[in-house]
Amino acid sequence: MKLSIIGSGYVGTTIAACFADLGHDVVNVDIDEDVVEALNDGRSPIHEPGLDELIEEHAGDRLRATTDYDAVLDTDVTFLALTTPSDDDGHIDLSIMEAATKSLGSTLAEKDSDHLVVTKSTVVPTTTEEVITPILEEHSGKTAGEDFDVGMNPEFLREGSAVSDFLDPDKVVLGSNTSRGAATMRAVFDPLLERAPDAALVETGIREAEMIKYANNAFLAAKISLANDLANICKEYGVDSKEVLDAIGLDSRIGSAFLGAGVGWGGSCFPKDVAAIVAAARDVGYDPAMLEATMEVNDRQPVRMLDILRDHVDPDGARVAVLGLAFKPGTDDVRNSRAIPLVDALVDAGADVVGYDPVATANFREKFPDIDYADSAAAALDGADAALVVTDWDEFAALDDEFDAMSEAVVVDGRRIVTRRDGIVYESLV
Ligand SMILES: NC(=O)c1ccc[n+]([C@@H]2O[C@H](COP(=O)([O-])OP(=O)(O)OC[C@H]3O[C@@H](n4cnc5c(N)ncnc54)[C@H](O)[C@@H]3O)[C@@H](O)[C@H]2O)c1
Ligand SMILES: O=c1ccn([C@@H]2O[C@H](COP(=O)(O)OP(=O)(O)O[C@H]3O[C@H](CO)[C@@H](O)[C@H](O)[C@H]3O)[C@@H](O)[C@H]2O)c(=O)[nH]1
Repeated sequence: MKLSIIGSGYVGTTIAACFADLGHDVVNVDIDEDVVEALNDGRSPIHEPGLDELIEEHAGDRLRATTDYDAVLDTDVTFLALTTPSDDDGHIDLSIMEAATKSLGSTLAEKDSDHLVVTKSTVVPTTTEEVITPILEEHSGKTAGEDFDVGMNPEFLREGSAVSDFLDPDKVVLGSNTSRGAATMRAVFDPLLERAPDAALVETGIREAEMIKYANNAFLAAKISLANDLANICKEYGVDSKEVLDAIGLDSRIGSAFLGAGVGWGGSCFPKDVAAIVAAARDVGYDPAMLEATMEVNDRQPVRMLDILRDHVDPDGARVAVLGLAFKPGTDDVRNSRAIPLVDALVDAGADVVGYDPVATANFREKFPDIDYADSAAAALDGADAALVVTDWDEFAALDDEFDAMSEAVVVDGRRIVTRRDGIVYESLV
């Protein structure tokens, strides 16, 4: 089939390359000329394992990119993969989505045949029906359900494993309100379901598909926050939280995934999506107590980590090494990294902060240009009074003699990965 994808960021680029690999003809439409040029040159505009190879293989053949919305006219289906950031009170900001939808609607005015528009972005329930569809109707002069169909297909890929998550998913969720739209979406995903026969297919309504995405992320974030709450209790009682969480994870009703206690969850999705569904719930008069607590526990973990540090070292004037700046290992993404509130608080307290990350230093430096950066964990530890371990990179688990070069060897481990050894004052957050 012929597919167009509006927005070629993290999601748009990954799904474009994967759809091309599945045999579809794909065109990406993006306003960023650098992104378009990279794709047409066979290069990935984002860092993601396996993506370069797919783009190199299909660019110029089944995959191309353009800034011109008219490319949509020669396709059967358009995916909207635009960013949906948080505004100040947690609601999603739809302005980028709306601008792109207007351009798409005006373009579709020129189209003679059926078309299917699929929301790929994460949007709160009713957005596709009550915001996107009316914009498409107004700007195309056409009627949804007659001249074109709309659908919703949430994306569950994770940064660092985006290609394999997309090509080998646990489930594919297709939301539709018309049988013609449902059939077209099914045809788009048939090659994927053939390649990944164990994937479950969930065919549902549009607003259910929208809510499944939030429920998925909210559940995972809540699971981590519950693990953190339990681990904090363990810490107060001198109970080993890892042994407790590993044990409960053996219960198949609980499962071991996302029970990793520590300094909490960050990234471009969990914080934004939990805040958005909480704000949306309040809008309709519901107080989502569990999800509010999920956010509160997450906000408290960095504060607890600094309290533990203060038990040993006064941060004012102390040299503090922050090990790990990315929001999780395997990525250079620092959006909502737990290192951000920690470094903010350390700087406020008068600490002399030195940060180290294997790949995320350049991105972190944009937010914190005035702290020091080291080019190895050993260099960051050299002469430091204390170290905070924030991201669970494997190389931090292997640190050993490097701690000997610290001035006061106080290590507060926010991910429970450093091995206790003689010669350091080791405190785990959980
Ligand atoms: N990043 C993830 O891991 C992930 C995973 C699942 C779902 N999501 C959701 O997918 C959506 C997209 O997220 P993302 O991380 O890919 O965003 P992104 O910011 O990486 O990419 C958005 C792209 O849209 C382009 N763009 C902006 N305005 C445009 C316009 N008018 N016309 C055409 N292109 C335009 C930008 O240039 C950019 O390349 C969000 O709703 C997000 O919550 C993200
Ligand atoms: O046991 C755990 C697992 C994760 N985390 C933290 O949780 C955050 C998110 O991690 P992860 O889910 O691996 O990364 P994302 O790439 O943000 O992926 C999430 O967000 C995406 C965007 O919505 C979804 O598509 C994915 O399904 C969902 O896992 C990171 O800060 C991790 O350090 C923990 O603290 N403990």
